[in-house]
Amino acid sequence: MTLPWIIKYRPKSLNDVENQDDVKQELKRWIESWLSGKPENKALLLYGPPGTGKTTLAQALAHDYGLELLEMNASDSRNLEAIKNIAQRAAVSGSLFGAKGKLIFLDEVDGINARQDMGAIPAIAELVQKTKYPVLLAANDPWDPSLRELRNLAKLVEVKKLGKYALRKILGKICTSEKLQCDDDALDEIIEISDGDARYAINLLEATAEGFKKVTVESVKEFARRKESELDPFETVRGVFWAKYAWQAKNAVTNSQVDYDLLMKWFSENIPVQYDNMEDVYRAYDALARASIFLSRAKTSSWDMLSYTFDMMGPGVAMAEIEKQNPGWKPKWRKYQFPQTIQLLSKSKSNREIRDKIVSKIASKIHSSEEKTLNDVYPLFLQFYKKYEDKLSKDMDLSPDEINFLNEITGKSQEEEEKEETSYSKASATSKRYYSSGGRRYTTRKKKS
Ligand SMILES: Nc1ncnc2c1ncn2[C@@H]1O[C@H](COP(=O)(O)OP(=O)(O)OP(=O)(O)O)[C@@H](O)[C@H]1O
Repeated sequence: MTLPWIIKYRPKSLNDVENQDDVKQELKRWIESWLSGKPENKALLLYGPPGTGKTTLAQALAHDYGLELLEMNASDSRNLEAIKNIAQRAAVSGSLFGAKGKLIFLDEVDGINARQDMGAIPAIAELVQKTKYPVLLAANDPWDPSLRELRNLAKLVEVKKLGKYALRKILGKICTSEKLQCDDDALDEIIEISDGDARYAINLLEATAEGFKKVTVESVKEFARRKESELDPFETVRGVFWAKYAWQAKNAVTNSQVDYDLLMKWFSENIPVQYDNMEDVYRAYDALARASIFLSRAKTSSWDMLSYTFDMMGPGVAMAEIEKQNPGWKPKWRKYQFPQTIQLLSKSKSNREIRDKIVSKIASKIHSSEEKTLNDVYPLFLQFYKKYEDKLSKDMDLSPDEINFLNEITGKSQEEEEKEETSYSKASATSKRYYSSGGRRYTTRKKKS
């Protein structure tokens, strides 16, 4: 099995953890105070930006002192019972599975939804007060108001962003072990983009090495740019409207990671924004209507039809502008709009409440404010949702109402979904899987080829 590089190259011992010398010293002093029988503090709260080594430090500490690590993600509500259980048993020395020393590590304590997971913070607070084992907590944002009690109980230890030199060493070692040809300025570029986050840097290096074989500054830039733009409907729409040749328009839609139904809505909204001439508008809508027919045929009978959908949605819409045939044609800059149907749905009160619940779930997962999540992350989440509907519904623990709402705004009505289910299962049993979880049904759609 090939391991992702962030796991494969995760330091085993504190000696191999780059930077973070102060934190390492603090951790060693603290654990030695426990081993001497006079713990300085019951718990430490490691805090700092993502990918700076908090989990790595906890694992390396346990490794170096021969402790068994009891690691749990505190923000996952499924762990609530287990946390309560540990809180009770950790009060009694030796009661946690045998005699070997233990280190309890609770990650993402700032991701706990205080309203939804009532009892989680008090359970951790109780654990910290009564424990006979060292407790290490980790968070990105220790100033989250719900953590006030834990802040008073645990000693705060800051884990800073990784410096350029440290990131350089981490990436350099990987290049050597993987026998990769990595240009110096390519590594500088990765370090610049990663902004002190080792996880991001390693993932970007791995993805670029996979996609381009040789890691050059161009390939890094290209990979980072491609990833961003493939997820952005504005980019796809612009790519089509600004295409001078049919192949450019086709590339824009085939490379897009935005779901087809949703893309259809984006074009539908923006055709009259881009085209001034009514005849161009008419031709573009005609092409879009054909794309829609091919798409429903693709879903019901054969996915080969998808290629015609792309022809109509890409070149069909792009070439509707007759002026493009003039040699002096230049693309016109327009401010594209978010599809009205999505906006209208979000306007009604009950829908807004559901949307807010979803936003709050996302926010707690990514440790961000709800306002920032709504503005910056939620639009992207909608793109991902149709592609990874089953996984996201499960991971985010979405309710049936929330799933229905998302299906509606990402282009699927309940009726459509049911109709599709029948035809999907008739057309191809392998293109779709069903499975149930807690009375909920998730589906996986066939991916575009
Ligand atoms: N200081 C470091 N030295 C060497 N490698 C590191 C260091 N920090 C992080 N890494 C690498 O980055 C990966 C991700 O780090 P880790 O999971 O420890 O970050 P984290 O701070 O716990 O992130 P989050 O806050 O998102 O949970 C590790 O698996 C490891 O490969």
